[in-house]
Amino acid sequence: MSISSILKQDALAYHSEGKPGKIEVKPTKSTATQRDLSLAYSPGVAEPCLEIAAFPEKVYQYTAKGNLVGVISNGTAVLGLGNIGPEASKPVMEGKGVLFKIFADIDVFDLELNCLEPNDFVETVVRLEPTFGGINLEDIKSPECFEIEEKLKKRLKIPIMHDDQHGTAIISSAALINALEIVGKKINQARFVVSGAGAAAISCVKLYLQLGAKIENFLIFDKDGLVSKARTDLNPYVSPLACDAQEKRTLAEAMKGADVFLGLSVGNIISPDMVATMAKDPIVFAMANPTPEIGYLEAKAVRDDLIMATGRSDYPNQVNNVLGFPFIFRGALDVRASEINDEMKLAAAKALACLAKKPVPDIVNLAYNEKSISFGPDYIIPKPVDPRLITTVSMAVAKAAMDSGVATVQIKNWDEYEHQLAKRLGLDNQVMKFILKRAKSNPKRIVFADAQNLKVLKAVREVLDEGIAKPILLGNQAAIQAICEEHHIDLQGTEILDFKHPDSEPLLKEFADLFYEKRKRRGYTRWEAEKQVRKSNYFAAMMLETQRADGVISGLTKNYPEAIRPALQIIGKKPGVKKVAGMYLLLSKKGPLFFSDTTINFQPDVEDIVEITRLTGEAVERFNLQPRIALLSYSNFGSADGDDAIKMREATHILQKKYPKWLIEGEMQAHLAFDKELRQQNYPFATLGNETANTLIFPNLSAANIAYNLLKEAAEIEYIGPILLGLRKPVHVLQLGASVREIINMVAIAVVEAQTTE
Ligand SMILES: NC(=O)C1=CN([C@@H]2O[C@H](COP(=O)(O)OP(=O)(O)OC[C@H]3O[C@@H](n4cnc5c(N)ncnc54)[C@H](OP(=O)(O)O)[C@@H]3O)[C@@H](O)[C@H]2O)C=CC1
Ligand SMILES: CC(=O)C(=O)O
Ligand SMILES: [Mg+2]
Repeated sequence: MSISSILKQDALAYHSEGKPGKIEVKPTKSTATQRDLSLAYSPGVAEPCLEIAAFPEKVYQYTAKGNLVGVISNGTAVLGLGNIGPEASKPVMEGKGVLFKIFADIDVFDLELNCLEPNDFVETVVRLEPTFGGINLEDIKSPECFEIEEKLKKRLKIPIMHDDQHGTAIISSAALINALEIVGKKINQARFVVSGAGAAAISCVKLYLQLGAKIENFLIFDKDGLVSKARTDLNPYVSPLACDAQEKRTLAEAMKGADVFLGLSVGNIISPDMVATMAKDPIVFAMANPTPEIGYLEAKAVRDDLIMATGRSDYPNQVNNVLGFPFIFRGALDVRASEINDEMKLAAAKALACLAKKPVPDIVNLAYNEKSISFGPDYIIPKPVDPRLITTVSMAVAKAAMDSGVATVQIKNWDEYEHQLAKRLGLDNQVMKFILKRAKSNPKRIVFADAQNLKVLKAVREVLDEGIAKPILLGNQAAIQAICEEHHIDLQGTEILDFKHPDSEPLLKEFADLFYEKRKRRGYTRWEAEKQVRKSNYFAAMMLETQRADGVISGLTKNYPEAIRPALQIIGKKPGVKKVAGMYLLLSKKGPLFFSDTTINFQPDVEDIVEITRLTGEAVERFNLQPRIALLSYSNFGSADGDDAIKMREATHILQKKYPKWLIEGEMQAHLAFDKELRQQNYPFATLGNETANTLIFPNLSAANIAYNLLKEAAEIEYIGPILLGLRKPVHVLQLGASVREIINMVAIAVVEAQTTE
């Protein structure tokens, strides 16, 4: 089966499974009681109707209008697929709706109009104005798209943008600014070749001209060849950009010596030979979707000095309007802008270009499975999953709207606005999203030691649905089935292993022999060994040890030391590990925070702290994050001399020498781990420098345990753990009271660990 046929099947299955399509409408208010329904609909609904009738602006207060964007197309230029019609464009428009929602929390109605005539299109959209807070025109072919947008801009009082024109121009401008900076070329001297003279291409060229590019340095091609003044077939939007050249020049000839190639046409029309003839340090943006004008690998193969971008997510430098439209509309909606003007577009482009030069947050490295993405030829533009996009771009756009006088609502408190924007995305949840994604990429066999439990079974169902792991359930088959029947849980596709059933005797005997071998010089008789492996936690650990499973999730328990004993006795520590430890991952608004040791070592000494820190740092690296470690105490860098302060200070000195690749600092009070300004003012020597810590090491179990429990209860921070560190293979013990979601998260962690310990 070829890769493309697998992708085709996957894509079709993705769209058709469950509810067909990718998006649904959900109520935002309670509808649980009769009273709720009377408020949501008749008679209560009459009150907001009357308020809005009296004061039309109140439509923003009492309805979803202010957060609702219409994504409207007629299907005439759908991606690079051409004029495939309104129905066929619907998957793309639903897709835009999904991106609006996940990246900027904007709700979308996608509307696919059976309408080719520009005036009819305009009249239809004008009539829809009362419904929407903004209009995103999409995949409408040129030149009709220009006329449609121009007319609508004049007629509507809500922000409207043709995404293929302006979204693309904004994103590619940001990428161009940075790419030119990297190769040290000036935009006013750069020679451009453009393939495509449609919506996207024309708008990009116009914005590049505003940025300083010279029209005489452009050679633009459409289906009929070079766009030159000699041609009589050009539409009025293209003809001002036509070049003077009289002779017929081919695309291949034009590419010779060009500094920049911009592709916004169709796939596979540029050959590697053409790229080979470009000037030194060439820039190629092959942005046709889904197939670029030239593939990333083909182009890179012929030039070492090439900066290459495509519209796709599977290679570096994705120059795609997804980086713009969610955040541009977010900013425009939040200040109720009457339009999206040039000032707002330029502000977005500049904000994007600047953002690419800033250190990349952990979460982005994690998403792309990279250690440290940084500004350079392979990273000229932020990644779409960058959580800073919503704050950076939306705030820049909102500010530009206010400064240019098109905002009808003013933002007064920018800190509060920034906080609101971050909250919209629930940024705290992103790390888990990526761990789940990684688990799904290579699901492993996870044995559940205590499967006769409703929460565990519910979690198993979700694990199966999401493809996170291949669960093996230990427990009594009849008892498990009874729970499932009572609660309508379908466990089809799961292996249930009734280890107390007579059929399991041979396995039990094998496990007893192995356990006896491992522990016979630690006081166990053969009889005792057999007794132990008949307990579910021991049996599960034996499955892991004998490669019948890749990870263990032990039962919900309050007796943690007892629950981890089988793991210690059977799996044992990794070579070179002196102590095992427990770590919690807290999904805070500041990003992921790792706390250690929260579960095992009561009163660690200096050596133990060094070992706990090493294990924790290595675990953080397994999440693909760079550990930034703070050793915590009540004292700052020698300001007090109590036992714990001295211990953490000594451990810091040892760790800094032993692990120079990590940022390690201590001893310090917890707030200094985060307040980098205060730290830099008072302790400029501290190795954390301009960074906040993401890994906190506590002086003893009480401190660590109290800290994470306080945060999770008082600050309602979601957490994952305890994650057991130092064992040869993944075994995790669920805390009593763990929710279904927490169980699923632990399963994902175990799967990712199993992937990395293969
Ligand atoms: N990465 C991104 O963010 C974005 C990418 N795009 C991509 O850009 C492309 C164009 O989209 P859009 O501008 O909206 O569509 P349009 O239909 O408005 O424009 C398409 C243009 O491509 C030209 N073209 C078609 N075939 C060729 C060819 N063989 N050689 C040279 N030019 C050709 C057309 O020429 P003619 O005028 O003669 O018909 C037309 O000028 C699509 O592939 C789309 O996916 C678009 C928006 C964003
Ligand atoms: C990305 C996009 O909008 C397009 O390819 O049409
Ligand atoms: Mg498009």
